[in-house]
Amino acid sequence: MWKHSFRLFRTINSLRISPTSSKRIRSTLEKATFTAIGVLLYHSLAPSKVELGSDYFTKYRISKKKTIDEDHFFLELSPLISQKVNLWSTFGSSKLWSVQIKQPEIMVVRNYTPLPLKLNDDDEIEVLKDGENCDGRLLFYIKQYKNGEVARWLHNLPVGQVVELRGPYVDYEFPNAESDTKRGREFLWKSTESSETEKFRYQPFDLSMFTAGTGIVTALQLLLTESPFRGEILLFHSCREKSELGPLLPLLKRLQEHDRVKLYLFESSKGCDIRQQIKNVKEMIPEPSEYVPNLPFLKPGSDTIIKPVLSLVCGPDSYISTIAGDKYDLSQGPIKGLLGEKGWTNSNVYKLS
Ligand SMILES: Cc1cc2nc3c(=O)[nH]c(=O)nc-3n(C[C@H](O)[C@H](O)[C@H](O)COP(=O)(O)OP(=O)(O)OC[C@H]3O[C@@H](n4cnc5c(N)ncnc54)[C@H](O)[C@@H]3O)c2cc1C
Repeated sequence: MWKHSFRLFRTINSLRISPTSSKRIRSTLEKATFTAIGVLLYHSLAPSKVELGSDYFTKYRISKKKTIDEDHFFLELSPLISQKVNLWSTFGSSKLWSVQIKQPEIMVVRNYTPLPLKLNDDDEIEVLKDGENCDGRLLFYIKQYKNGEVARWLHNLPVGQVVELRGPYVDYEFPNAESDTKRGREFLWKSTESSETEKFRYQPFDLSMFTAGTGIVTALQLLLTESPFRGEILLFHSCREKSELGPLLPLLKRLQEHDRVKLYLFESSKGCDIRQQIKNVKEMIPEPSEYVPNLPFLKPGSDTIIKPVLSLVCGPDSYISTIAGDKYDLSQGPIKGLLGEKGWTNSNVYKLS
């Protein structure tokens, strides 16, 4: 760009015209040059083009990959230009969000849900602390499918390869979440035995979440992020075997020890499949509780039973159908399945993809 403007100045200086018209032309050309430089600077440096946005793609480099098993891996993407906006501080747990990664050869995008984690120098997982943004580096837990297009392509790309991202996209927004006290999560990096007594302004509400496979990222984003979800999460997670969670499993256990989550794990390889124990699982699922907005905070520890007011379901289509009935592309479809039988409805169930 600078080379370009310098050449333009040289052209102005080399023009041979009468002194008055030369002065006018020179001034006009100089103005045009400065305007051009301004426009170029705006487009190359304006935050909207550097910072991740949902209307255009931003370049990231694959900075790390960590294999969990032959299907699952962590992918770390670092922006070519460091990001000023800390999305973990911006969203906290008030919104579930994802980004889209572009596969340029077939021109398709797929959504992936970043986790507030980083891989340290020993390739171990660490939770990002409050305010920590790692210049916008993002970590994903991904499953590649044998015949799938994008995750398999991502898995095969070498470290250093540039890929394009856009987003963030809000996949679910929680009511009234911002106006309350921030919840701590130091136990995730400090070895404290028990949680401090927590106090909030309003009574937090509980959630039930039903996830399968990589759908677990939705629960983990809420549980691990800065200012994590304030209620307790009853989490029913289905997977082939728990080892596919890699280092995410010890994190889930730690969250359970600190009463952030109550985890029911269904490992199909061990014969533990929700579809084969519908009656038992139905008994484990509570009926929906009523949400009372802005109810003052009750005495700490006065109620230890999880009373979910909302159910989120995330997994493959057939899983969603078993838990909550079919989802039709953009429409939620009626609530059937296990949740339907327990009295849950479209007013308190949301099917994520
Ligand atoms: C909001 C959101 C967040 C997400 N977050 C994550 C995340 O964090 N991690 C993650 O791993 N995934 C995530 N996903 C899923 C992700 O977007 C992709 O859908 C997933 O990676 C599969 O894409 P793919 O292109 O690799 O496979 P696809 O090509 O879409 O194939 C997916 C499945 O369909 C099968 N299939 C493909 N073609 C055919 C065919 N012709 N006939 C029959 N079956 C076929 C494949 O074998 C595979 O089982 C998220 C999705 C959404 C909507």
